[in-house]
Amino acid sequence: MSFLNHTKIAVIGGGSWATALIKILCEQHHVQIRWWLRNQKDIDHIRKFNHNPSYLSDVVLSPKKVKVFEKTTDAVKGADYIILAVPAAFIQESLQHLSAKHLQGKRIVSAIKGMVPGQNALVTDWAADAFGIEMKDTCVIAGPCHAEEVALEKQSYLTIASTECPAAEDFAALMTCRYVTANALDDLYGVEYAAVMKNIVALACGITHGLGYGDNFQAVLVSNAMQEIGSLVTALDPRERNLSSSAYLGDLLVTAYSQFSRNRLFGNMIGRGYSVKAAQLEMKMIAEGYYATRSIQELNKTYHVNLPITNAVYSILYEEQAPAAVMNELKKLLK
Ligand SMILES: NC(=O)c1ccc[n+]([C@@H]2O[C@H](COP(=O)([O-])OP(=O)(O)OC[C@H]3O[C@@H](n4cnc5c(N)ncnc54)[C@H](OP(=O)(O)O)[C@@H]3O)[C@@H](O)[C@H]2O)c1
Ligand SMILES: O=P(O)(O)OC[C@H](O)CO
Repeated sequence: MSFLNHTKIAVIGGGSWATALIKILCEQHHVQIRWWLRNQKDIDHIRKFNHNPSYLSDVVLSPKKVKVFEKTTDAVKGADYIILAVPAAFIQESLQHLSAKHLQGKRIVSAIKGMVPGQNALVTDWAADAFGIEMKDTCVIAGPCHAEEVALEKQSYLTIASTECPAAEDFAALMTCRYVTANALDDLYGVEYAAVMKNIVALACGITHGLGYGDNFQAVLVSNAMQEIGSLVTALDPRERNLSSSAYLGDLLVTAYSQFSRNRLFGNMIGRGYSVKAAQLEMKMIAEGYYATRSIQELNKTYHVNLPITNAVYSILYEEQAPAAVMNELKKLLK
């Protein structure tokens, strides 16, 4: 079989979302996947048994379509698209061996819902800056979608957001299959910031749940959170957008309520009395919201948006304030 006319997609990251995205891409006939992950044991296992032993291990990946690489420089060779799917905190380390020349002429797709710590930058902005990528060649994968449900082939919707729709539409077609519908949208920044914020809200939901608050309170928290997300996104990138659509509200809801949410689980442990360190050790996966809380807090020093939920989570995670006392104060600010 000739692979000349296949779309070649490099995937950077070995966690649950990278694995789920590869499963979706494997549904396409004309796609070749070039997968980089850092863990040599996982690489050897995937080569031998065609599944990722550490994340979504039930998902079988077609060896005809998926090739695994030890080096990012090899994985990106000849790729049309490069999907970034490591937690934001590790993106700089993961791409350290790549330079602008390796990524020239390729489209960059961020599947990351987080900000680059220290720089407090969106991943797309950071990548554009670090590798000289034009914004028209960048898009993000967003929407309410948990990797675990992709593995189970549960009906899911994704939003592919870009500053220009043609790029997003091309990629949305690649991400659409029997159980996934992907739609294009031209709101790169709004979607990316909202996805960062919903993780912080999920931490708050988890914390309050862990403290014993019920569904009644959670509904108030989530509706106030939507206003908080709207205020911040509008301050950072003012334009018209429908915040009740699935890329914004939908993503918030799935994170706030799903049994699969990493951020909610992390928050829940904090609410039940775990320290941040203990919760990180207990949870094998990464809660992006932990890092995002600090980035948004620092970014907001410039914008001064009223962010009571983010402030509350920040004081619990970074200032060692007692969750019960902080949520007691937050309670007074919600309507
Ligand atoms: N999971 C979802 O349902 C989902 C959905 C939409 C978006 N996302 C986004 O996708 C991104 C990736 O999340 P994920 O859910 O795939 O993560 P995950 O399942 O928690 O996996 C964590 C990944 O990070 C790697 N990692 C951990 N510590 C590291 C370090 N110090 N340096 C470098 N890599 C390290 C792990 O590698 P090892 O296994 O080798 O430790 C693993 O590949 C996040 O931005 C997340 O918000 C996730
Ligand atoms: O719900 P979380 O915290 O696992 O985040 C995963 C995705 O962002 C859901 O769309």
